Amino acid sequence: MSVSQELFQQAARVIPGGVNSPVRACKSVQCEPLFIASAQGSRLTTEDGREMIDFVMSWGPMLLGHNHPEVATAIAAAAAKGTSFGAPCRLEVELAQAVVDAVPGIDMVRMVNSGTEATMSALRLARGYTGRNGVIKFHGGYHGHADSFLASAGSGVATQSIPGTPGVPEDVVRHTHLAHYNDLEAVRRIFETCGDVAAVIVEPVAGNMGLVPPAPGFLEGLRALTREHGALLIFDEVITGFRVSFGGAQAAFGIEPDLTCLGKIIGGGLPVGAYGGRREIMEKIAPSGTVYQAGTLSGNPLAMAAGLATLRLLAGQDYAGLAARTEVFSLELENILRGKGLPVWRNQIASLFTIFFTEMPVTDFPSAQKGDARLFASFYRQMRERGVYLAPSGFECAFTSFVHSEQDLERALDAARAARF
Ligand SMILES: Cc1ncc(COP(=O)(O)O)c(C=O)c1O
Ligand SMILES: N[C@H](C=O)CCC(=O)O
Repeated sequence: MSVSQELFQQAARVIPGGVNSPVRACKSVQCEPLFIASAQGSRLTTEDGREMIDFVMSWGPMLLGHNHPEVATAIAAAAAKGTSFGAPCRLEVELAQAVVDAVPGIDMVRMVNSGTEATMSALRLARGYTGRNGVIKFHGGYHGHADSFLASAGSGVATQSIPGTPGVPEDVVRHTHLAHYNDLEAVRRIFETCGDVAAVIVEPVAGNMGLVPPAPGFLEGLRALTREHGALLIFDEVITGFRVSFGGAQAAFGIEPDLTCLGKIIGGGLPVGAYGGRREIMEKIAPSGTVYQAGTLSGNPLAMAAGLATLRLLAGQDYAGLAARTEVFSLELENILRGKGLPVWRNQIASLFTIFFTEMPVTDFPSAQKGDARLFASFYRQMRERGVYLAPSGFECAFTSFVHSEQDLERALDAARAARF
């Protein structure tokens, strides 16, 4: 038995399902998780001492690679001064300023501890600001695990085909209206039939039904419709923030939302989320306003130091170069799989991509669900056997980073070349 298997058995006795977040369990690809002992750059080392090329990168945060020396030094320097104060500190002001400077739609920002907290708080703020209850979300969109968003959600909810979630009151989800991603008309119809919509929340580039780019005009249409109907537009940039471009998807597409949710990269690998937006809206949050939201560890100095070091390093990076490398790599991967007679559709933006095992264009959740789950599982397992670590679900994206070398990418392509179906 491998060390990972032993640890998983031990974990299953004390942690539900043996994992602290469901997708990690690798259930849908019919294998068990690998336990990771350490990570450096583009590589993970498992508890069994196997080195793997990582295309998950902690689900996005590690755009500079694992254990970047300057980020590690910043965390150590902060830790030497104390790990939590429960009081304001200089680093949180500096990170807030860096976020405000980089993200066009953010005049003010509040730090929290996860992406889930960011989206949950942004929705509460939108409700408090507009005096309405409804929220429009998209099938296959994932915004963390707060009650209002667990309707037709992507990521692990989609992977495990959980239809609705026990524990979420009907009374809560009745305020959640669903439309298909890229379907503006559906959003218009909801606005026409429901006068109570506080906000539309959207991943500006969907990343939790696999990667699905916005169709031309979709984000612009959402911006226009929300304005027309007095609702707020919330961009959930937990994945896309500081990844699709330094200023996020909103800078790349030139659309300013009213509120933006961030996470992952802004914590540099430590637990952080943030939500920000127009000053006039953000000032409604307590203590300047009356919409309550708080956190014992919010603005934690270690997390702020990691995030700040990460953003400072990212500011000088060649995003266009990484996008071009990711395009060439994912295209070659597509060609290799197609050459084996497999049905393949590839979506890619910046350093994000998904290979779907279907020939049909993937533009929304139903088309993503057409992907052949059996083929995906076989692909996943064969890549893993050959040292390539992918997300264990077809409803996730692959992440490249600034430290993936040509050699890493070539080794991953060789693994795909060797796969048999
Ligand atoms: C787009 C998006 N929003 C929100 C979340 C929730 O973030 P967290 O897992 O940090 O709670 C995630 C990831 O899980 C995400 O991908
Ligand atoms: N898709 C999720 C985040 O983006 C995966 C992370 C998780 O749920 O553990």
